[in-house]
Amino acid sequence: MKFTKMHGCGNDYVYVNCFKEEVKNAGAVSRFVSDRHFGIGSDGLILIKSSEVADFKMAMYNSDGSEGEMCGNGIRCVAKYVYDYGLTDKEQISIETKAGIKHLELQVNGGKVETVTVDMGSPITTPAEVPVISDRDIVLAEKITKGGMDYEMTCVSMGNPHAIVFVEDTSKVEIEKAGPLFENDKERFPNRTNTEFIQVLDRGTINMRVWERGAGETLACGTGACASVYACILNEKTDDEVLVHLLGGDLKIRYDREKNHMFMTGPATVVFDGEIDITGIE
Ligand SMILES: N[C@@H](CCC[C@H](N)C(=O)O)C(=O)O
Repeated sequence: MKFTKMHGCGNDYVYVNCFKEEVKNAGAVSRFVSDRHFGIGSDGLILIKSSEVADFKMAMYNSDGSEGEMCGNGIRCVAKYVYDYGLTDKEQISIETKAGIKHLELQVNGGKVETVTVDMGSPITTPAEVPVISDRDIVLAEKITKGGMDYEMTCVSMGNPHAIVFVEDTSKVEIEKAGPLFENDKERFPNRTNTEFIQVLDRGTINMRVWERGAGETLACGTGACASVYACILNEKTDDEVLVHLLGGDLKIRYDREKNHMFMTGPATVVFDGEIDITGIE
């Protein structure tokens, strides 16, 4: 199987061009290629496909083999792949995902995509749609205790579920301990959850660490950055344009009130191209 390893702010995936390759058991292939010792090493697998309703379609799988609805860092890399590898010469493209069709603007320099702006759509807070179990209309600054720590949690979906909690200092978060307790609390989060730990620096800047559903701690999460900025706005902690510092780099997130859409701008990077034998995995 030919592949390209790419990352967005250190959130790395193995990308496969399904115009040329067929991947039969994507969940198992994702587990195999993601292994950082016995595979290629990644946070998961992203398949680039043809679409009947948009320019392209992407399917994303976490490193545990589960399928996610949407991937913010991944969709920027898909945009870079289709442009840099000659599948399109358009600088405005649409990509079908399990969370709907997303519209992207490619910022090209010297014939290659450097950064991408994505219209990430409307943030969703209705508990049943996140999904999070609650009697209220919105889970906003709700008290929750995990591993003996008290948090205030806000829940937002960007097509995939996010629980956002505010902390004093992201460098002190015991994420390996806290992350799985949120992720696997099936009584609160029937589809599991991604969890963002947010330190507000000022009204335009935050630090974020993320524990991703199906992947553990990653260096960045685009949907998580959008969900977190919306949670900051709802909790009156930031303005509408926020620079999000992640372990692997920065993302610019903007909330457009008129459209009620989140916009994300960030880099997309090719690491290397390769070929791997997946005989027996499918
Ligand atoms: N890293 C991604 C999100 C990937 C999916 C997530 N783990 C899930 O299962 O929802 C991003 O950049 O948005």
